[in-house]
Amino acid sequence: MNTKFLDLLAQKYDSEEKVVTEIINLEAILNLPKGTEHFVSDLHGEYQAFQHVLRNGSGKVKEKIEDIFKKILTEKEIKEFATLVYYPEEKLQLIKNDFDNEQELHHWYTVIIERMIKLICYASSKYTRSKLRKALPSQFVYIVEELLYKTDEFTNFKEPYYTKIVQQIITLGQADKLIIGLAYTTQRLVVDHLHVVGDIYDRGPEPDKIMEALINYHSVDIQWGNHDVLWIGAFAGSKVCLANIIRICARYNNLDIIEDVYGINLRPLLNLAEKYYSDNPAFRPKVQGDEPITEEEKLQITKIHQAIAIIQFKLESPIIKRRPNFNMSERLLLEKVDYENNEITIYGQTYPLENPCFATINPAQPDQLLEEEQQVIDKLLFSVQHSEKLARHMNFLMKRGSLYLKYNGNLLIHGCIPLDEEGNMEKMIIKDKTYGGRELLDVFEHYLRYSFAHPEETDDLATDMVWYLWTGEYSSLFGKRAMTTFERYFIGDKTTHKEKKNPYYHLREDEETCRRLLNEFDLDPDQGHIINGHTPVKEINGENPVKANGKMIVIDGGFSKAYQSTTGIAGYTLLYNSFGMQLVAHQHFNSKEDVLQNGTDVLSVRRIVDKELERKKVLETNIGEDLLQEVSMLNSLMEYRYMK
Ligand SMILES: O=P(O)(O)OC[C@H]1O[C@](O)(COP(=O)(O)O)[C@@H](O)[C@@H]1O
Ligand SMILES: [Mn+2]
Repeated sequence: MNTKFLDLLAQKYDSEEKVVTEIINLEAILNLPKGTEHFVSDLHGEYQAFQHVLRNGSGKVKEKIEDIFKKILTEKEIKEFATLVYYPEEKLQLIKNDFDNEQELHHWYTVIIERMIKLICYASSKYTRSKLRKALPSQFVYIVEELLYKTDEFTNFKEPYYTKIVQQIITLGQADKLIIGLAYTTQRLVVDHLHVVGDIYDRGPEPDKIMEALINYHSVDIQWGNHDVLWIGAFAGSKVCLANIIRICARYNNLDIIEDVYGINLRPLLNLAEKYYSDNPAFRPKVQGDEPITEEEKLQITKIHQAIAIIQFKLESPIIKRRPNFNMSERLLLEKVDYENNEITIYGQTYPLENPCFATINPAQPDQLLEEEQQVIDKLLFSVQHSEKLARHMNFLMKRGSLYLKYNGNLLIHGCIPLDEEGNMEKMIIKDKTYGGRELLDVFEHYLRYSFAHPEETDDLATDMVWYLWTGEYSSLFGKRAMTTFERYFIGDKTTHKEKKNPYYHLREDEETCRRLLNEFDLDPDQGHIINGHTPVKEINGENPVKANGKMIVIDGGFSKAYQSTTGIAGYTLLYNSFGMQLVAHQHFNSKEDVLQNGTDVLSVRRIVDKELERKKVLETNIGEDLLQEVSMLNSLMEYRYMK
């Protein structure tokens, strides 16, 4: 090994003892059971429901509480305790309201602190002390360690000492802070690492809060979804992606995200909308039952929705024309409209157009933007690229995200690996080179990163490619022949609305196909699984999220309220700990208030996907590989410096 490198390393480990200690420490960690991975997907802005799943660790928190306290607590007490761990601030307030004298409250504090310490002791049993220390509330590390490491057999005489510590905490008014801190420690210990398998953005109201939660989370990676890439594209300079995000926000009555959350000025767009558009049933916002909205607001959004949709359709044409390899000429829809007769001819069929709104379209040159439209989209882009908050969120998506991820032997990917009917990798020509399978995904990611690094370029191949990832036939995130947005707005015949899925979505039921795909990514098909999001699993129709003899797991979270009636549940999450994999099905999440008041935890049904024959150790994980390398370097240092 390079001696310069070893000299550098020796600066950090500058004594024999330090090297030895670290080697022993790492070797010990390698032999601990692997940490718990938690997989979620398709969050679609549903921050409250996501928070709940995160806080209860898809049922893991309650499971641990039951393991320890099942025999001594009633079901109601267990529920109360679990709720306290999920939402400590709010639950504490509610509980405290029920006490009318100080003494009783103090007694309750004593009992609860003891229970929490036991829970943490149990939840941290597979981690090193140093890892636990990092998870403890910083201001109480010393005190909690004292409480944790009391070993009952030998320290009976110490009992008064511990009781005294707890009493002091209570009398000094620190009990609430400690309980809150311990609750968060528990949440953190129960899940070691989080994977978000795509689609944080769109449809739901609070994607920004999800982003903040992820930024503050102790360990997370993200596999981009098509909706995430749409937002990245807008920030990276793609005007058509930008038009799409605003259109979707208008459609789902979420323009607040654009205006209030990210500070993007919609006034120029509104002015344009007011000038050219009026009410139109096809463009009214989808409003959830309890959302407050006036008729006037609805009308305004309906107009904005039309204005931005038409800008979007106009912006699509030049891209389709300058990128013949996208193979999208059939989507030059504005050119296929007969504006006099209000008809469109697509795929050889003519359909009447309903709810048309083509006031800004010149039939001779339908994709030409009016000067005003051009100005609107330019201003919007300027505003988007200068939003500090959006910049922070998009940078995080880039830093922690990728198109796919190989992790602990599994392949995580939001959508698909485009295949033909025979199961061969579909090929796409980009700049005269043909790509398929893993290479195609790598080249997609290369362009996306290039586009993000060059936000000033708006019409180059990289920027167009980001839009292709949103809507292209061979995009691993979309995976359908075409997106029929135009048809859904303007054509009554529902057969035109259907989006034909890539053969991947039925071939993935087949074990051999999944094994080949794992091979394509250099993963061991005997050990690995493919984990997908993106397509809601319709449990209602008996669809099974575990496919291909367990090689394929589809966990579309179904967090999106808009989709729950078609899935029949509120989606799946996956847990992977040292004992194996478990799929958790979630019931509809009502509200945090409901959990706080009634302890109605979302019912979670477990299904064992895979059971390890032997408990899996850190040694066999991605982190284990890194640690092994570190051990090997430290061994070299040991020989070079101290064993000559
Ligand atoms: O439900 P909406 O808003 O019409 O959106 C439908 C569009 O969303 C998509 O389903 C993509 O979103 P998902 O990634 O959430 O499936 C498109 O295939 C489809 O055109
Ligand atoms: Mn998706």
